[in-house]
Amino acid sequence: MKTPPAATPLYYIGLMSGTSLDGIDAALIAIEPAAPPRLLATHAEPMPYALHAALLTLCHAEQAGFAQLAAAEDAFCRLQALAVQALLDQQRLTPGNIEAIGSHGQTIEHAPGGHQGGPSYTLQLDNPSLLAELTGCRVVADFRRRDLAAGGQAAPLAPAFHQALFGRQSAEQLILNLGGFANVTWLPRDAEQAVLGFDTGPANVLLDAWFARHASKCERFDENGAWAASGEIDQALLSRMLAEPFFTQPPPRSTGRELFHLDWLAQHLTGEEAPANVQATLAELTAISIAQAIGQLLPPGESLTLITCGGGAHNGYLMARLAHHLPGATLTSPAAHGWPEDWIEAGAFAWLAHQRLHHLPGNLPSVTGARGPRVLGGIYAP
Ligand SMILES: Nc1ncnc2c1ncn2[C@@H]1O[C@H](COP(=O)(O)OP(=O)(O)OP(=O)(O)O)[C@@H](O)[C@H]1O
Ligand SMILES: CC(=O)N[C@H]1[C@@H]2OC[C@@H](O2)[C@@H](O)[C@@H]1O[C@H](C)C(=O)O
Repeated sequence: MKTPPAATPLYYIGLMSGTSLDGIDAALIAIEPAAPPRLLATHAEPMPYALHAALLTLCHAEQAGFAQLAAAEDAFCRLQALAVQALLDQQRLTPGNIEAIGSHGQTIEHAPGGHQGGPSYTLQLDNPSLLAELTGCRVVADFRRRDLAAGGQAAPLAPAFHQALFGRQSAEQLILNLGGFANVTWLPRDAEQAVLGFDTGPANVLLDAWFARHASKCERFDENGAWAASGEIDQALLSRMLAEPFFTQPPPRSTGRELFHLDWLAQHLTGEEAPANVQATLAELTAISIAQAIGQLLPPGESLTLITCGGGAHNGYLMARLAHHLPGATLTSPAAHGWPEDWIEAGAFAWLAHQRLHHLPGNLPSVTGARGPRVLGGIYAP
């Protein structure tokens, strides 16, 4: 006899720790048939400074020691377990109420084109076995590598979730994630047209790094872009940075800290620039590279709704520069759909766990360039 479909909503927890290394976002979502995923509760577990520093070192280490990697992975996993427990306690739930945790892990390196002629790889620190032990929940993890194995970029993965969440509307919709890196998703109104999406380049990663080096050793970021707003845009520096080939590379494309880091920035500096002017120019680089990417997707002047998510949506200066370069766009928040901007990515990995358990594809070949739709991730029983 066939098992009847569950009458009650299915609960999943998504765990995302992005390229900004600011903490672990945990989102509890509900999935019901024929309805978009609902966000029920959230918890942000801040990254302790020592772990932030250890992960940052690993992101840039040519040869990370295995013991150092294992220690960071262990600390990271224990922080994930704390985030899950906080969410369960907050909602008075038990592990038995949760279908699965979707764990993204911490990206340490992303090289979909390989390194110096070597094989493609994308590396997320993650220990789903330990997470299953610590939480008592089923865990789904390793979402990116199946797409990579099928010839894809393994990123961005969020566009499939954006489609599930926002659906196809009577107007074109663009979703912009402003995390450490920025990625866009285009949801055409014509349901026959494929969803497109790709990484546009750095969003906050260089802003955070330059701010930490020159403006503050205590604050993690330039609140509301106030420091950037105090500077002047250096057009010569901007042109040199925009000449980076990544910005004109056709999709599918994705990027990470391997390309955009402080040494990359240093290559473009003369040494004469005032630090605040560099910050203003980095914000401009983010805004212009996004506007150019959107220009690749839509003809100029086309009116569009841009749903902005990720931490950069709280940077008033960055948002103002974006609005300046996208005069036809109406910038909106996903909060109108019941999803505040900071929780889309964690929600995406909860949804991807559901896709995995139900043997449904998690990638969009039109986005990642994979040879076909693939069921993503592996399952770790509680
Ligand atoms: N109030 C604010 N003012 C300015 N910037 C902010 C503010 N709040 C968050 N940010 C920026 O957003 C960043 C965090 O964004 P988010 O959490 O979306 O990144 P992430 O999850 O690491 O990203 P990714 O999508 O690359 O994986 C911070 O490091 C900071 O640069
Ligand atoms: C390899 C990796 O971790 N990439 C991240 C990063 O952060 C933003 C952008 O670069 C995006 O491509 C991706 O994350 C989101 C969740 C994604 O896959 O859609």
